[in-house]
Amino acid sequence: MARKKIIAGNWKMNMTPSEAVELVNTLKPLVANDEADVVFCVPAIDIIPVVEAAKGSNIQVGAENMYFEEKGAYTGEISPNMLTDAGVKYVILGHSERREYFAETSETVNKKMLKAFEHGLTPIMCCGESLEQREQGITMDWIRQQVKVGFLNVTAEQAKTAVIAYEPIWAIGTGKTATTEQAQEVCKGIRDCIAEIYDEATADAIRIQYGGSVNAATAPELFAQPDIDGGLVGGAALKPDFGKIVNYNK
Ligand SMILES: O=C(CO)COP(=O)(O)O
Repeated sequence: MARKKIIAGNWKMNMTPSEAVELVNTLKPLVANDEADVVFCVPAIDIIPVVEAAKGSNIQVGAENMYFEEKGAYTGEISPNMLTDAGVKYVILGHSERREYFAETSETVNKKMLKAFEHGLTPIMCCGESLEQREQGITMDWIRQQVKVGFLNVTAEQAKTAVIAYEPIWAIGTGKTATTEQAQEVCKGIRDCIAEIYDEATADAIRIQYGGSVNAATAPELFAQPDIDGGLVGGAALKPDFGKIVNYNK
């Protein structure tokens, strides 16, 4: 089955609302590509102006996080309903920065995954090893654990629509991209893990991205790999270069 590529920007904690609108206006003409889903995952406060600014373009909007309860006394959190009502389609869950700085665990990521599906949001679930884990030779054990816990009680039908982002922590924001072989090997390992949990049809349908210092120069080779269905892009998503990444195949 031919999987449609999905190329997403993760803006992280960058761009005020007015800067966000300016960036969308700059990127809008550059990111047109019918062959890929193009997603801008933006800070919560930028969502409404970005949805508005992206109207009439192929840009879909995602959030960078979400809480797993419906509503109530959870000061500072954002609910799934708030996201869908604002026009959000995707939500990044379990980014390594959230796991490291905000104590997210695979268990809380799993709760968020289930909530996201319940509300028709497509999760982009992040996983990835530290440099230490890679050197210890436990990369795949660690990632399989993250995937298995993250997908607990997720049905095959839901899993087919999900996105997994493989982001080696040592490659994030370091300018150190994983080699094409390393990225393909782990993305294939993740697909094999999905086949074990579910079946071949689910493994064949789920989209797996690579993330970690992706730029216009590295994107074409990475995205051409059989198990890499696009990218989750940090720093380079804030620049006109993102247009080149999205049009990696042109
Ligand atoms: O964390 C990332 C995307 O979620 C990757 O960030 P960089 O592309 O800046 O390395």
